[in-house]
Amino acid sequence: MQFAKWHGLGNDFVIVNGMKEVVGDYHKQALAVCDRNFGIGADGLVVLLPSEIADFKMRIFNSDGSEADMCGNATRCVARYLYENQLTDKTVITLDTLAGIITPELIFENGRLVTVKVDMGEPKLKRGAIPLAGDPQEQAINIPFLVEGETYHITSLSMGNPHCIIFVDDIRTVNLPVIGPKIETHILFPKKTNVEFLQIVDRHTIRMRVWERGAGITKACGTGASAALVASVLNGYTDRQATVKLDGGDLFIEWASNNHIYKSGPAVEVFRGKYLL
Ligand SMILES: N[C@@H](CCC[C@H](N)C(=O)O)C(=O)O
Repeated sequence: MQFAKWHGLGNDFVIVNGMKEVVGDYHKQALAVCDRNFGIGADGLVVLLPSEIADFKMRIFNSDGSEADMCGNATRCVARYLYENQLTDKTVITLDTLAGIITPELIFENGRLVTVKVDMGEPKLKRGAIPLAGDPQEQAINIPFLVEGETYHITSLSMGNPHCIIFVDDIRTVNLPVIGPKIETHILFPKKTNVEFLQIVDRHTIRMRVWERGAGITKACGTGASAALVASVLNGYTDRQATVKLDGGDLFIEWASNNHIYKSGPAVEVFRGKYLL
């Protein structure tokens, strides 16, 4: 199987052109290729396929083999991968994902690619859409949430995938490997959740650490950074444009007046090769 390894701020993916390669059982392959000792090593496996409703279909599998609805960082990598491998000559590309059509745009300055911007669509705030247990029509903004005897205040929303956000004074003090999986698998999130801890620096700057559903601690999460801005605006902490500072680098996020979230950041190829199935 031919593959390429890419990352967006250190959130890394094995990308396979499923229009050329027969990948087999995607779930099993994700587990195998993402293994950092016995495989290529990545946070996720991305398979590109033909689509009847968009330019391409993007399927994304977490390193534990589960399928995710959407992935912001992979979207940027895929856009550049498609363009640089001449699979498209478009600079605005539509991707058919389980979360709907997502539109990345390659931005050039003086002929050089400087960033990939993604229209991430609209955030979904109702509990039923996240999904989070409780009244499906209600929102979950700064609500008490009990985890093994300790109460946290969470804001939860969907960016096509579920996110649970907690504001803290200092993200360095959070014991993410312990608390992350407890919230990820909490019974009130029937499809599990991604977990983000945020520290507000000022009205345009947020620090964030993430525990991803199905992948654990990662260096960055694009849907998570988007959810972080939405949660920060809803709680009155930031304006509608902010830089989200992650372990792997910075993402610029905007909640525009059309209610869509726009996310800008880099996409980098690491290497390519052949993987023996
Ligand atoms: N890293 C991603 C999100 C990947 C999917 C996530 N783990 C899930 O299961 O929802 C991003 O950049 O958005």
